[in-house]
Amino acid sequence: DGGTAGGSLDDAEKASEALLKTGGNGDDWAGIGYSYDEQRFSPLTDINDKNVGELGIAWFADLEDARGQEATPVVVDGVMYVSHAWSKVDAWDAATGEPLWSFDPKVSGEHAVKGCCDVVNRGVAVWGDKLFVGAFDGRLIALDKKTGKEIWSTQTVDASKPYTITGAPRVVKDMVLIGNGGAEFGVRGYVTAYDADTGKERWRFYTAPNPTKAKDGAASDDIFASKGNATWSDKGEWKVSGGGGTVWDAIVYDKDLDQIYLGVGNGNPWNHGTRSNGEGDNWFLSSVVALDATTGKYKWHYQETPAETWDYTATQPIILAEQQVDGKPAKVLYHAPKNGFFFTIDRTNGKLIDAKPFVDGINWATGYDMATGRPIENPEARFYRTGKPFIAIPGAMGAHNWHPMSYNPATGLVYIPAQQVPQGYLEDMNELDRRQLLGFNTGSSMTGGVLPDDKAAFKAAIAATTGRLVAFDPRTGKVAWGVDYPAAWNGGTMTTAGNLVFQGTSTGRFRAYAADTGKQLLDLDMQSGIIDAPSTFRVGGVQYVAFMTSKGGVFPLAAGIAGGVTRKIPNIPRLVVLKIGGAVKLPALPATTALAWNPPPQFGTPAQVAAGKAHFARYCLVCHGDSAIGNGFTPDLRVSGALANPDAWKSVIIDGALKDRGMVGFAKVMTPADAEAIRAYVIDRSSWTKANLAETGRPYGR
Ligand SMILES: O=C(O)c1cc(C(=O)O)c2c(n1)C(=O)C(=O)c1cc(C(=O)O)[nH]c1-2
Ligand SMILES: [Ca+2]
Repeated sequence: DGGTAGGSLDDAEKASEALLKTGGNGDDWAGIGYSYDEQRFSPLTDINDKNVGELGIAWFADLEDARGQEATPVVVDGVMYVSHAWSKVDAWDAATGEPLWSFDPKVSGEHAVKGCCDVVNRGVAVWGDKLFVGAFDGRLIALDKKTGKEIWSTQTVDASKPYTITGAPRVVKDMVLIGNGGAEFGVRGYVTAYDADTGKERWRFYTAPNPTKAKDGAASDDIFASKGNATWSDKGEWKVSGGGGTVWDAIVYDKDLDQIYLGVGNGNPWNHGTRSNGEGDNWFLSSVVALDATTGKYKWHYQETPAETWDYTATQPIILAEQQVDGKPAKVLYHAPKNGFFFTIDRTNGKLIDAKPFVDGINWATGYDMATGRPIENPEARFYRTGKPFIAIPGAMGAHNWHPMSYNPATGLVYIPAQQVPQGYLEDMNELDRRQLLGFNTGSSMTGGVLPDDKAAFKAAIAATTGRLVAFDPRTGKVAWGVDYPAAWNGGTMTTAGNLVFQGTSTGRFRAYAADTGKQLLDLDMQSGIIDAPSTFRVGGVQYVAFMTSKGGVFPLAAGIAGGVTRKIPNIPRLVVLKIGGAVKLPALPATTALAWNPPPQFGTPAQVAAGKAHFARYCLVCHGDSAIGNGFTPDLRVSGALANPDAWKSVIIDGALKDRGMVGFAKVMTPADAEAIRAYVIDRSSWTKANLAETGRPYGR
């Protein structure tokens, strides 16, 4: 209809809206979360708890980039649309696997350094004749659904700042909604609604205040002027950093109440003492915020972690459901954010109905005060007040990260891909922790989180990192059943009326469990780790299950060896589609090349190695792994040929010789002497690894 600003829907758009409102009969998987409620529940029963063991591969397609694959496949009218690493999109015939088109937004390799957590994308939105994808460099792009050709593109961020997009757009009425990421580096979060036909801005809601506390001409102005600004100190680094609060994943439309929920991220810097002078709750960090769908104006919010200081994002997927509360049916939302508590919130007014732990061992708070809705904190957890380091459970990886959870109305259970990844926090800032354009600005020393050299402590730290599929019952606030995994960072879940829960694991298995009891019913070897959530659909009377394999996202990227047993699992970027009786075999694994372990001679004083460690933690760790330990998809620096060659080393680290591959030069923030210090540190780690190979194991060869 060519651009009716704020206009009506054409017939194809009306069909998309109707499908998203109900989810349909299960033939389509119309949005990443299935329908507007984002329950990730399919009514299909062709595959069920009797026959799921007969699932095999119907078809598969190898993908280009060996980075994290986080999207849920979307299927409409027998066509599958999948976004993958670097914001690329492909369409296939969903039943046969015939490729239909490919779209590459051509994100510059140099943009990778602006991302905290890998060059991932969590999915597309299909709407009428179009399809929308957010590109890693901040563009929101509309494509022709049939051809994959670009219709319009709009830059949604200030490209001079470290903003990125990894989340999926959502379409509500005639608007496309998109947020952004960047709170580890220092940006101000917001969500914008664009006209679906033209890409013109309709409204914007900021999730952190204007640093001058002035109005922006945005939908968020009134709530900040009346209440929000007062929750931020007049002192503190947020004035320079923008405060964070990015909306990088959950944006959910409530069709019953005609409102939108935003899952808001952590502050910048993380350290509340540095960020806001230790004062104020800092709206809307770590909150669920409800907005009017048409105007973007504030309706209510619930702050899960007031004055957050541990990177406890509330961006995690949000599920809309109905539940009996005090004997009456209530419209609720379910949320399991990083902080380890499961929240049931009344959608009509934002009131807390319940908050209970979904993992063991949480030590930053003992629970929630139901009268105030606030956490009962452990005072030791506020490391910036005590001046003492605190090892928090959960840590910044979260008790649950972005991996989608699902809800089954038949069992009443929510299936959460949960994990245990403790982390140390220190106030202790040094000269290197000062604000920079490149590198994390967390307001506490990143070196504090690095794995210890002591062998016993090192092994214990890795053993403490585990995963668990948690079937949580919001009606009782208790875990109904759980499945323990040897490693963290397992895939998202999907559930069906066939009494099934599906999940891939970081150790390369694709599993199905009985939704009511947790009994394991399927266990397929998928060769590679799995992080995304599956979807299911039906074409020609046959039900299929689709997902991607890959290793990636922030945990393997930044944690390296802390991934424990997953280090022995290859990284294969691949789309896999299953059906009952599917008989396609995966190709044999490529031969692995053993890594030659020849660290060059050590050099440098202990002070130089320590300085190298601090630089590494600040600038390199997030992509090359804790302790320079590699992760199987970005280069393992400990076996780099450049280690023995100071000139080659400098040409990469300072001059940016490999910038097109995502390794920019760091001349803006480092001197050649700093780069040499990092070389001394990495050689030290290489020698340490060689001496301790039995403990560390080898990363999967590339
Ligand atoms: O604060 C932010 O802006 C931001 C953005 C992102 C992102 O866009 O992927 C992540 C996080 N934070 C984050 O804290 C986090 O744990 C995380 C994990 C992942 C991932 O894709 O594996 N992204 C992000
Ligand atoms: Ca973050």
